[in-house]
Amino acid sequence: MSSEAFLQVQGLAKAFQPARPVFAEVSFALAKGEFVCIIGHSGCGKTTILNVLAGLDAASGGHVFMDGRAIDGPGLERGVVFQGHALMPWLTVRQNIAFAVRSRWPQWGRTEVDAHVKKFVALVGLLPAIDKKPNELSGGMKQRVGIARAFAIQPKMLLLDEPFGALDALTRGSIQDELLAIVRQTQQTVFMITHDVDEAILLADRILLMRNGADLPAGWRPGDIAEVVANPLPRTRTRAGLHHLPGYYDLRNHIVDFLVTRAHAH
Ligand SMILES: Nc1ncnc2c1ncn2[C@@H]1O[C@H](COP(=O)(O)OP(=O)(O)OP(=O)(O)O)[C@@H](O)[C@H]1O
Repeated sequence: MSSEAFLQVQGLAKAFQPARPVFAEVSFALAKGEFVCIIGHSGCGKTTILNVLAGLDAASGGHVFMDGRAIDGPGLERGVVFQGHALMPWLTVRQNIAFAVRSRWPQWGRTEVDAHVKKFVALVGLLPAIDKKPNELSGGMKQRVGIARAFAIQPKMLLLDEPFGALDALTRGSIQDELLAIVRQTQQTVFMITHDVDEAILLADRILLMRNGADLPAGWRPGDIAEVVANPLPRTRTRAGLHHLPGYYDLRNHIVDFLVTRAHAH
């Protein structure tokens, strides 16, 4: 594994039942500024891996290092966005994000916090709604607030667990475009779970294909990363132009074939 890797995951394992680990021997690395998606069927352990990276869950085996230091708990150097937006319902957009910003920079004054909050609310196009509470916002807008909040603490790494899963296709598309623009602009390192093959092809530099654990005649085989696919499409790709690019269908078919024939034991 490269010594330059920003995130190093080595031999990670998780067992809720000792004899049947969900996954084992999971190793991968992310370079700084790299966008990596993980794809696999329900139950293979994607969220568990992300929770370990977030420091919200402990692995049963293996190690995770970020920037050379072992991850052993949650920290503001990692920003997490889940499918549910997890905003505080009694606070406005401005207050929700300010809360995170103040935890990150407790020494900042009110004006400094507010200017910072506004910058990130503007980035996701929500300035007109900055003083609204979550129940006055659509699902897509709430998800944008979650993204703005994660970016506002300027984490060293973003961890996204199907952040657009609950959105309609149109909203999802426009937020994907926004996310891509912000990530390109800020050179963020991102680890993202998705079930959507096109989303992975649009966003990711590399795609980890994860296999489910399986009961084989020889005994239990834990889940693992079966293959790492490098995205050969140019980084300037856009959602609208994706399917016109040479190589797009080969890549898409390869991932879909994996999900259909190899991700589950037969
Ligand atoms: N706290 C827990 N106790 C026992 N089993 C758990 C616990 N959390 C997760 N599991 C099991 O571990 C496996 C992996 O769960 P995980 O949520 O990581 O999968 P996933 O790949 O993210 O699935 P999905 O795509 O459906 O979100 C599942 O079989 C799940 O039932």
